Amino acid sequence: MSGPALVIDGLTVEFGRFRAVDNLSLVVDYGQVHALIGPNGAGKSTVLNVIAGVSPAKSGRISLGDIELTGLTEAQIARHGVRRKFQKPSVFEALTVRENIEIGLGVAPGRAPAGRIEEVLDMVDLTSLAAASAGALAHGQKQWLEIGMVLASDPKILMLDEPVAGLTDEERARTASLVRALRRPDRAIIVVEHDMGFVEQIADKVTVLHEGRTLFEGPMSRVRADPRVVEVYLGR
Ligand SMILES: Nc1ncnc2c1ncn2[C@@H]1O[C@H](COP(=O)(O)OP(=O)(O)OP(=O)(O)O)[C@@H](O)[C@H]1O
Repeated sequence: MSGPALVIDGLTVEFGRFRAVDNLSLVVDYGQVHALIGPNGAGKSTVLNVIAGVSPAKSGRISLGDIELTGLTEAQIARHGVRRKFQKPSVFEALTVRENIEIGLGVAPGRAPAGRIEEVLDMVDLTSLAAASAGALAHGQKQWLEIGMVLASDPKILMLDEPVAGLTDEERARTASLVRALRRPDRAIIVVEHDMGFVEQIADKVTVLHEGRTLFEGPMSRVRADPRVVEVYLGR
């Protein structure tokens, strides 16, 4: 599969009289890591919230292939394979790493398809910690576990909100290779992140948002050279 995964067309989101997203159109392609960047308040998290069905759109459409997501509930959108990892890890600390992945799979205990939990543990490099309590993990390991929980359901659209906030340099580097390794022709990955070094390592395409609109779109090398982006975001 290649080509458009998620198509956002003329999306407007308002909170009271404040317009957080303003007639935004954006296409996220399969097989790519697409980063959303921009200053605080640009509307990045709001876009993720609307895709996930958490916030309503005032107008516009979001579609996944021929499925229109706007108007569906959060649970329906998740069942269509659109999954999100929040910024703060929310793993079940009293359970083991393995049990957390099992929860991510959405099956009753002991009902996971043979080998699937091991496969996911391997993807997020937590095989050696499978029996450890999730509460005992380092912050970075909790982030990877939560990525694993989201990954377990084999999402078509994987959204990561600030996946390296609060991580060490080494953890950031490992997260970058993890995210790169998650690219597949039948999956699109959307990442919201302020760490530009990280974005440079992972993103195939970058959209810069400013005041709810697209300021620039292209590869990171061109984004860095754009005077408007430097003025409103990178140069500050
Ligand atoms: N539930 C809400 N009610 C009112 N205003 C909101 C709500 N959610 C977001 N906003 C406002 O919408 C604007 C966009 O917020 P959003 O969180 O999407 O920005 P962001 O680009 O993700 O910023 P950051 O990088 O700081 O996370 C901000 O001005 C914010 O205060």
